[in-house]
Amino acid sequence: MADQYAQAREDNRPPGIPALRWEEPPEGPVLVLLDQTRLPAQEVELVCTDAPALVEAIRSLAVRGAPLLGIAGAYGVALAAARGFDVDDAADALAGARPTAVNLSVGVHRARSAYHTALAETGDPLLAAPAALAAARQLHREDARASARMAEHGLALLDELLPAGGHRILTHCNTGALVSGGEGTAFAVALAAHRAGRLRRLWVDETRPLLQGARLTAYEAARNGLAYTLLADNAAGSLFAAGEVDAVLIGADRIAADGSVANKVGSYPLAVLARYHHVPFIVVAPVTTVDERTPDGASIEVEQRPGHEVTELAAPQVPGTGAGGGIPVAPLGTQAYNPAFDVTPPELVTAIVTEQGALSPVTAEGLAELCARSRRAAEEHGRG
Ligand SMILES: CSC[C@H]1O[C@H](OP(=O)(O)O)[C@H](O)[C@@H]1O
Repeated sequence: MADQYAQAREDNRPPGIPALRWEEPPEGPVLVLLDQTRLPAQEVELVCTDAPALVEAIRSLAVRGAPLLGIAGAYGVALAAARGFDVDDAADALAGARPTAVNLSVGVHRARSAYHTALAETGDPLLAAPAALAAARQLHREDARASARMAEHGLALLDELLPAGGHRILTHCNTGALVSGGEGTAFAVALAAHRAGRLRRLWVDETRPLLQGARLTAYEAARNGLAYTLLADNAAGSLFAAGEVDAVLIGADRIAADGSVANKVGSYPLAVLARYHHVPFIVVAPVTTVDERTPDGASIEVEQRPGHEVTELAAPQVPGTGAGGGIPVAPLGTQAYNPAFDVTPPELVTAIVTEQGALSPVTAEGLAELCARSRRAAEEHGRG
């Protein structure tokens, strides 16, 4: 397989790669996804023509990451509407594809509501279909703008909290352009620091078991020319102990009303390490990730994923012999505990950075005000 970094450099392609795009070929509209399960070795596109195909892509993490799941879910509703499928069946299937990232159901709801409003006005499903697409496109644009604002607010916070000079940032999982309509959440802050000449090192947790850090964050860091170093998740503690981490930057999949943060499994131990070593633990997420209807961390449904993701290594180029198609690393029949996320309590979170600014300390009252501010801004821009 050609080295896609070398190819990208030869092609002088921009570092950002579209994680998804809507296209309207003669045979009908499609949603084109960059299959993230094949990265970094292969840049393969998936063409979805209906909601079931997109549901499978979401479940397999071919498309992933909270903000992008919301955008994909909205486009999935638009795809069903445009192709004359049952919109409510499609919306229900998409919203239920993965339970933890609240953005998915938010995005699906946005497009479904727009469709039904237009259907009530027109009485014709095909005349109502463009409204769902318009809602998906607006969410896509809003997320790109939110990503840029989070990068600004996040870098300003790092500069406020940390000594002048280069910042050494540790990040977990993947939070770049592959999870966003723009350049991402936490990774977008690291990218902004890099462009400002203030990123001394990006420590990249490999993020077992699906290796989003090794496969995706390293891929995005390489394409953007960041100074990055990959590490096994269990090596993070020794970096803190050596004083090599100035701040932790992570994303979020759902933030409860009390400020509890659900994020990729392995985030909570980093929060404990950061507190013990007096290192800022910063969550970067758009306001769409805050779920005021979920009161606290115990109320967040944490997705439990198949055991084979732990007992086997998945390498698409090397088909394995395991039941999950991977290369077994544990005895056949080994049971595995595989929660996709964990929950960090608000008292361990130094700040939550959103497009509306940084919230610190993290309190229920502060979050409520942040959400109210976001609603007011949306109303002022004509999206109530
Ligand atoms: C900022 S959204 C990215 C978020 O989503 C990841 O989960 P997954 O790879 O399972 O979609 C992880 O929690 C990231 O922080």
